[in-house]
Amino acid sequence: MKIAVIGTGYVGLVTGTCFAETGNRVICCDIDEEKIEGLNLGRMPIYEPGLETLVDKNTKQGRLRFTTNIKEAVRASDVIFIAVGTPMSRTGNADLSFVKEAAETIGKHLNGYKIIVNKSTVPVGTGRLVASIVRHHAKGNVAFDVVSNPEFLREGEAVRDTMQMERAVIGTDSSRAFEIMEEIHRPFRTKIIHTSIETAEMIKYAANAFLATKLSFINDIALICERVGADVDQVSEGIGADSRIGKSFLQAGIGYGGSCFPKDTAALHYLAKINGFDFKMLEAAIETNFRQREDFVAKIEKTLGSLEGKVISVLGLSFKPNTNDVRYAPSLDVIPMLREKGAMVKAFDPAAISRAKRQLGYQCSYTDDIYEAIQNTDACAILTDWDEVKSLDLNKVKNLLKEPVIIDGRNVFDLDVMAQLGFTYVSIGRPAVTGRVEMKSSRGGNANG
Ligand SMILES: NC(=O)c1ccc[n+]([C@@H]2O[C@H](COP(=O)([O-])OP(=O)(O)OC[C@H]3O[C@@H](n4cnc5c(N)ncnc54)[C@H](O)[C@@H]3O)[C@@H](O)[C@H]2O)c1
Ligand SMILES: O=c1ccn([C@@H]2O[C@H](COP(=O)(O)OP(=O)(O)O[C@H]3O[C@H](CO)[C@@H](O)[C@H](O)[C@H]3O)[C@@H](O)[C@H]2O)c(=O)[nH]1
Repeated sequence: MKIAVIGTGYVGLVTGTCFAETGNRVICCDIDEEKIEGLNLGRMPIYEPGLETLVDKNTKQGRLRFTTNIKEAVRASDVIFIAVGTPMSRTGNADLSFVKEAAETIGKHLNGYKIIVNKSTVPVGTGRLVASIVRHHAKGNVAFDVVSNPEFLREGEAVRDTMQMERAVIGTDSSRAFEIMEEIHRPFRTKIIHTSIETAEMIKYAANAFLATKLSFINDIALICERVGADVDQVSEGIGADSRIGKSFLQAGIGYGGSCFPKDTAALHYLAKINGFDFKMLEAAIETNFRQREDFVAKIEKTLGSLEGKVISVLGLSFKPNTNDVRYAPSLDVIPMLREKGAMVKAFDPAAISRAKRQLGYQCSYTDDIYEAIQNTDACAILTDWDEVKSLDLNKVKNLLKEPVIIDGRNVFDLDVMAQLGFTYVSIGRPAVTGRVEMKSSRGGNANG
């Protein structure tokens, strides 16, 4: 199959590359000249395990290429995937300007029957909108079909999530388009769910909103655990063993971030509102998520006392490990809050420094050496559970910190180990470990709960 992918970001680059890997001829295009130039020189624009090898292999074997010439890509392809960004607008709704622009470009260059597949996450009704834009710009009565094929990959696991996808949702009322989409997905040997365009669009939002709500639920349980002396990690294990609940997405922490959950929950909430439905449960999940950030900073303040003049090492800037993506990352909320309270911040991240710098600027210093970040700080705040954090030499950490204090937003360490080592260790939804050291706190109190 000849495939064009419009938008060579996380989704476009990964899906385009995986479609090439399964034997299709794929042209990935983008308006970002620097990105395309870099890819043509073998430079990856994103940090994604396993991707570089696949890109290298498929470009060398001639199945994958990169261009800014979208016109040529459209004309040369049978199936065109739209994988452009749909960021959050000021109202909370998805900003569809990139999707509309892509649809217009496709329409202008339509030169025969094509299947136009929307992979971007979009509000219900966008598939029909894309069809009308393409029709408006197409010359003559050229035929085409529009399909909604939402993407479920996770950053950091994107190649595996695509090559071993759990399901493919194909929303279309055209049997011709459905058969071709089925053919493209055959090598992935996955469950195909055939729906209308509207249902496919809703499946994507419902999936992300459900997962975000599950996280906010366990984060609320975590705060109750702190108040009643229970351990949320054990609660997660206990409830997750019930297959009706499932054990995934029950890791309590500092709250979700990333390019998807925050914007997709906001967009679904907006969609409900403009359709006359007050989606209270989702609104509460969104509020809980931000409260987790505030509560984390409150924990640091409660442990250290006034943060004025204190130096905090922040471990992790990306929204989760194995990605350099900082979109809606906890670090972007927490670091400004710490600064507001007068603290200085030394930030560590193995991959996301340059992206974080664009958002945070001079609000903190940056290093990719974790021990350098920790050295001579008053406390360590864990925001991302990178392997470098999980494998820290805790004896060394203890010696480097002014006082052995760790506030952990990801529940990385074992409570007994931290107690034995003499740390003051405050995590999420677990009993606080109070170290042997005298805290230099003005307000006193070493722990939460
Ligand atoms: N990132 C994820 O993990 C993920 C997973 C599932 C779904 N999604 C959804 O997929 C979509 C894309 O997300 P992403 O993270 O890949 O975005 P991204 O920002 O990483 O990439 C989007 C790319 O589209 C390009 N672009 C914008 N307008 C264009 C145009 N008119 N023509 C050609 N290229 C254009 C941009 O330059 C950019 O490179 C979004 O709707 C997102 O919600 C993302
Ligand atoms: O038990 C958990 C699981 C996740 N998270 C946090 O939740 C956020 C999202 O994590 P994850 O889902 O792994 O990352 P994304 O790459 O944002 O993927 C989500 O968003 C994508 C974009 O829509 C979807 O395609 C994926 O299916 C969906 O999982 C991150 O901040 C994680 O730290 C937790 O705090 N606890």
